[in-house]
Amino acid sequence: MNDWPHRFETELVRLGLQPERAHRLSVETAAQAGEHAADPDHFFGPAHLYARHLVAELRVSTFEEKRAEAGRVMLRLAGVTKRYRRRTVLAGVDLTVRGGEVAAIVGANGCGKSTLLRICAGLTAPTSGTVQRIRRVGFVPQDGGTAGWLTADEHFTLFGAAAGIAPRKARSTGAHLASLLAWRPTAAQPVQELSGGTRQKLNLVLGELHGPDLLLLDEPYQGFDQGSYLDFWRQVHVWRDAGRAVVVVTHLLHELQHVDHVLDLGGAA
Ligand SMILES: Nc1ncnc2c1ncn2[C@@H]1O[C@H](COP(=O)(O)OP(=O)(O)OP(=O)(O)O)[C@@H](O)[C@H]1O
Repeated sequence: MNDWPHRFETELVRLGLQPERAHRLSVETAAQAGEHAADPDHFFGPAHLYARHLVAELRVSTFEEKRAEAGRVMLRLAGVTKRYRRRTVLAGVDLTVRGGEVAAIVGANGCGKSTLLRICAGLTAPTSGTVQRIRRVGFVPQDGGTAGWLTADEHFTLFGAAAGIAPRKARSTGAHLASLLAWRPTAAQPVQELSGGTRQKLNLVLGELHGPDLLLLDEPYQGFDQGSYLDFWRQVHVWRDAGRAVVVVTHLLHELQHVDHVLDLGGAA
């Protein structure tokens, strides 16, 4: 019989969780793997490592830490303008996003949403105006960003190394974050063999791997099926509740009721 739930629960208690809470989490986690007809060991990885990830996440989400983080300005744009030759793409954009807030950037095709997100990330310089951001930023581009001949694990190792994370830790963190999007990376499978939606999940995991305080996401759910799309928004709310700031470029206006700020860039530039 699979004793993963028991080992998971024991580790949660050893890490300081109340036995009732540990038991409830163990039942819920096993049920989540069951929904995907997967063995928890394969779906979440070793019980003790997954327990550590979960406890770390719960700690970040504790009320006191949330209160300390919420309210801190993570991103501030003032009078940001961008011109390409004589063409003005962005004119005097202001935006302030604090910890514990989600901002959506909306507008017609070509109005400058991706340009603005790149300016937020520091990848494109504004023509005028100021940009202030905290140091730990995660950026998820609209497409690309991955190397087709590398596996998901190799991406975790590579991106982890760039952020000073040891290979083993980078791989287990990557597997954990992937599981939150109901994805279990297959060892030895190059990324070029993944579906478009799954590659986008990899992009999201890579943007989040180093635990950034500010997440900048450019339509990150393209190619997601309905379940993955819901998992994505659930994850956005987990980040928000943990005191992080999220800026998401989106065309899907029905999600705007779930965000704190909407920056409408209007028609095409
Ligand atoms: N490096 C560049 N040089 C010149 N023009 C550019 C450059 N990057 C973007 N543009 C132009 O700036 C405008 C805004 O582009 P951007 O990609 O930011 O729009 P968008 O709102 O994200 O569009 P979409 O909704 O289609 O993704 C477009 O007209 C685009 O052609």
